[in-house]
Amino acid sequence: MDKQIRVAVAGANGRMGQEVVKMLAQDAQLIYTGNLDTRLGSEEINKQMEEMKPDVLVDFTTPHSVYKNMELCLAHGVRPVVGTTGLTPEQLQEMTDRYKEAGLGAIIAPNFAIGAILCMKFAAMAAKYMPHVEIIELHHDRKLDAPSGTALKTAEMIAAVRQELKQGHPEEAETIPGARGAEYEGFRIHSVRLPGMVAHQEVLFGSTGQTLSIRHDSINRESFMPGVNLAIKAVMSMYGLIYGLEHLID
Ligand SMILES: NC(=O)C1=CN([C@@H]2O[C@H](COP(=O)(O)OP(=O)(O)OC[C@H]3O[C@@H](n4cnc5c(N)ncnc54)[C@H](O)[C@@H]3O)[C@@H](O)[C@H]2O)C=CC1
Ligand SMILES: O=C(O)C1=N[C@H](C(=O)O)C[C@H](O)C1
Repeated sequence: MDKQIRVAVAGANGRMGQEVVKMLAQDAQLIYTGNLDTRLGSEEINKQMEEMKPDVLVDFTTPHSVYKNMELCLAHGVRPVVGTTGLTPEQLQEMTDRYKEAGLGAIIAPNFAIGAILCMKFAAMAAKYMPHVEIIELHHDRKLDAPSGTALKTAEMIAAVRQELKQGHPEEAETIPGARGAEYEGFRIHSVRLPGMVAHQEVLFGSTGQTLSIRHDSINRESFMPGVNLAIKAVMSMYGLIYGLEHLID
């Protein structure tokens, strides 16, 4: 067996955290060291770090906590695997620079499900040929951030290849503000929140006489676990930060 990896989880009692703890228990290479609660005072956090001695911190907390948790990892030389969404582009850039400087591995993945990664890649492929596009992301109604991290990453990948153009009628107007969704680089992102949903995304393209829909559905949170497992193992031999699981599987 490869060297064992000690893994702490921030947010272990949450929806994703509970699934991560189950996944860790099924892999003999991964040792679950406990729930790290970074809302505690710094003395208590240092004590927890001392006791757990994690190699990796898996973070599924809140958009509000994740920046501080990444700083904490830097201070303790712990490699973060971050699923929490909501870091701003400026915070992401800052962390990329700081982890590079520290030579410490780190992974931030807005989505760990392989189908979602493929959805993003296929959408980027299609956008090159069909630049009229809108993203609809649909999630459970306990989600804090909108649009989803996955939709933002998809939009970034589309924008990188898409010919810029103004979509819709030049004189279109919203009779109810927000009806056309959020604008990102000239195209729209729509966020749906409903009980009964987990995590879903549809990328719709339109062209003369034809449409194309690329859709991904996570029907449970187990769908993210092979990606989290892969990231924990990969981060151990990395230097610096990567943003997106696609960089690990290409
Ligand atoms: N990258 C991916 O594949 C996925 C990412 N997510 C993201 O993961 C995050 C968590 O999602 P859920 O598990 O659904 O949320 P949740 O609300 O069920 O769980 C969050 C947990 O974190 C705890 N928490 C909050 N601040 C903390 C801190 N500073 N230290 C330790 N624990 C803290 C809360 O008490 C709660 O138990 C969200 O940002 C969500 O968007 C969710 C699913 C997949
Ligand atoms: O909050 C969620 O549930 C999810 N969050 C991530 C996101 O914002 O994209 C990943 C997945 O969509 C589930």
